[in-house]
Amino acid sequence: MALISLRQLLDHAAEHGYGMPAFNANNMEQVHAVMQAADEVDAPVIIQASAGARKYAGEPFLRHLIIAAAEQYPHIPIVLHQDHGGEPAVCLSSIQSGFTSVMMDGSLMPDMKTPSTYEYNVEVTRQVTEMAHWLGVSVEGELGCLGSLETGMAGEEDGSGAEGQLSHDQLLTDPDEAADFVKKTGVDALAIAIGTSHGAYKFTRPPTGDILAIQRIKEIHARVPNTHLVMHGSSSVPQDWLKIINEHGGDMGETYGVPVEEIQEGIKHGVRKVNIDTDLRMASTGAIRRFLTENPKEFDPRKFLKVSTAAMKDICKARYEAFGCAGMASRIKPVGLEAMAKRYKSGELAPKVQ
Ligand SMILES: O=C(CO)COP(=O)(O)O
Ligand SMILES: O=C[C@H](O)COP(=O)(O)O
Ligand SMILES: [Zn+2]
Ligand SMILES: [Zn+2]
Repeated sequence: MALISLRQLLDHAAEHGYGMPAFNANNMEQVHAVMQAADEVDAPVIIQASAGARKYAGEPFLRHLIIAAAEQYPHIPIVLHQDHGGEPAVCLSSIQSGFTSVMMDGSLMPDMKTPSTYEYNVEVTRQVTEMAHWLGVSVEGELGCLGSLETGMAGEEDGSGAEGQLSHDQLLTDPDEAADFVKKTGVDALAIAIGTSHGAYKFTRPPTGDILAIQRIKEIHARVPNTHLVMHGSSSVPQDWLKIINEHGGDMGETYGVPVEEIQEGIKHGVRKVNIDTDLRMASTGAIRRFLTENPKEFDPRKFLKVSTAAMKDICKARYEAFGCAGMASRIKPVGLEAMAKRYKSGELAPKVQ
């Protein structure tokens, strides 16, 4: 099966009322985990790569890992999405590399630290969307800055995150502004800020409505009903893996993530893409720490990488099932990017704004 566009997959998700986890991948083990889980439950796949992933693996390696996944699992539709593009040039080079979807994150300046103006965000996102749609490639924009409603700070361990303290206005996407942004840019998907942040340290206590504004999703969805909402920073920070890491030489502090039930609530109200990176990092680290502690004589990396892959796979599978996309892969008939480009040109995919 060829790679498909994010727009095709999320339109299918909206039609059938499910959500899609989008897993970050940097190496073969992560791709294996995401694909093995999808294969077991017949789920479609979104694999996303950040600028950091490209730097880590190298562009050709990253590209060929996905080609390998598509070849080994010909029956699973795969979206190859670029996470947090800091400027239009990054998005265009990903498109050149074969990505079927890009995120233009204009909520921050190209340094990925300084919050931008609304006008700047509209302009760069509009430019990328116009060009990407000529090629049938999908675009995700971001409005509002990810960060904690408890502290006003963005996530710690992340390549993209605002520096300094953010105000409540910056931390919560405004529904009126979202409507205007979608109308002016034509994005297919919109990342919104509702109190989540990147990395493991999201909440100091299990989140309640004052620090995780799930209610906002309904208000935004009502204004832009055919634009797919995206939740970033949506790892659940599994407490069992946190414990295993700390019991085997790790030193992570007390912290809580986004509960799966809250994400399910979001999916009921227009969230279609849920970004998850930290959970796989934690499962991988915990599994490797435990394996090496319990098998001190072992020195074959395949042994500990195998348990790492299995641990990540379990999380992927649980998310596919919880978000309702299990069983959906075989129900998708791939539409090529050229056909998608024609659909954009005809206007049938234009955003509806209320
Ligand atoms: O949003 C993310 C990638 O864009 C990842 O979020 P987590 O750090 O919660 O996994
Ligand atoms: O949003 C960011 C993802 O968690 C990717 O992180 P990264 O930039 O370290 O690859
Ligand atoms: Zn990030
Ligand atoms: Zn993100």
